[in-house]
Amino acid sequence: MRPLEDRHGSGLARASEPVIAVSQLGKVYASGFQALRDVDLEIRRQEIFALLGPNGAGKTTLISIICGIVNPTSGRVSVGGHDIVRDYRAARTKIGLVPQELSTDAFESVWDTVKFSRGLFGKAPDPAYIEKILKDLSLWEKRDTKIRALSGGMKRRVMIAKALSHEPEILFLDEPTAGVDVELRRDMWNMVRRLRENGVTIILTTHYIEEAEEMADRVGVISKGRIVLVEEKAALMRKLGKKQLTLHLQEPLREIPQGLAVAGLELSADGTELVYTFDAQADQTGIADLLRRLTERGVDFKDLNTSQSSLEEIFVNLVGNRS
Ligand SMILES: Nc1ncnc2c1ncn2[C@@H]1O[C@H](COP(=O)(O)OP(=O)(O)OP(=O)(O)O)[C@@H](O)[C@H]1O
Repeated sequence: MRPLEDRHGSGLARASEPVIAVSQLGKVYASGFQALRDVDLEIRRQEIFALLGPNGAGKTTLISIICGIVNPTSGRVSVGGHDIVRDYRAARTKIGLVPQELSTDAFESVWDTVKFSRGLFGKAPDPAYIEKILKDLSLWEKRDTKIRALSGGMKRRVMIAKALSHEPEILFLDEPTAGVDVELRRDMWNMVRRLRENGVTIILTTHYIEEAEEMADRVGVISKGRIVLVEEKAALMRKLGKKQLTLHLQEPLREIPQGLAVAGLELSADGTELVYTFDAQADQTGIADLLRRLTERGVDFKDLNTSQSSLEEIFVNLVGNRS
C-alpha cells in the first residue's frame, strides 16, 4: 500500500509506519562469506535505536545495505516508503551516514566540505543552516581551517556535519564513540538528543553496552549475521533488575522439598545450593517467605549471597547461545 503523502512528510498517516523496513535481508559477499541471514527489522520514526553486536556480527554490512553502499543478495529494504534498490535516490536522500572511517578531502576547508556534501544531494545552498550545524558541533571557529589541520576529534565532528548537511530524516552513526574523548562523546549525545527532538530518527551501532543503555529507546542485538533480539530498553532494564539469591545448604538435597517449590527456585551445584531468581524491583521479593518456609522444613544453610545479572551477561548469553 502506498503511504499517504503530506507536504511535510510527517503527517499522522505516516507517523505509525516504520521509517525503515528490512525484510528477509541476506548478504553473501563475493568471497562466499554469509554476512547477513534472514534479517527482519523495523525502525520507528523518531526513535534512537542501538544495534549491538560483537566484531564481525554484520552491523556495518546491515547499515551499508540500508544506505545503498552494499548490494543485498536477497530480501528488501524500504526507507521512508522508498525501495532502496528501485528508488535509490529518494531513499538515500533521507539518510545521513557517519561512517566508521574518517574520509574527507584533506585540502578543503570545513565550510566548503560541508557545503559540497549538501550540494551532492541536490539541495539548494543554505548558508544559515550550515552555520547552525557548524555551531552546534563546535566547528564554527574552524570553518576556514583545512581538514588536514584538524585534530582527530574535530575531523569526526566534520563527518557528522557532512552527514547532516542535507537535512536527513534518518541519521546512522557507525561506532560513533570508538576512540573518541569524553568531551566529544558528551557533545555527540547532546546532539543526538536534540536531533531526535527535531524529528530525526537515529540508528547507532556499537560494541558498548553502556552506550546503548545510556542512549537508546530500543536495542537490537545482532550476532553472526542474525538479529537475535529486538527489545525496548526499558524491558531489558527490567531483566537487568533480576537478582539471584544463592543459599549454600548444610546438607545436599535430592529435590526441592514439597511445599517449597515456587517460581524462580532451583536446585544447583549437585543439590548443595538453592538458587532463587527474583525481581529486585518488585514490592514483594518473596525472600522472607522463602526463608520462613525453609526454616519450617528444617532446611539449614551455612551461607547466602546475592548477585545481579548485567546487560553484559544478558548479551553474552544471547550471543553465546547462537553459536
Ligand atoms: N567486502 C567483504 N568481503 C568479504 N567479507 C566481508 C566484507 N565485508 C565484511 N565482510 C565480513 O562480514 C562480516 C561482517 O562484517 P561487518 O563489518 O558487517 O561487521 P561489524 O558487526 O560491523 O563488525 P565491527 O564491529 O568489527 O565493525 C565479517 O566477518 C567481515 O569479515
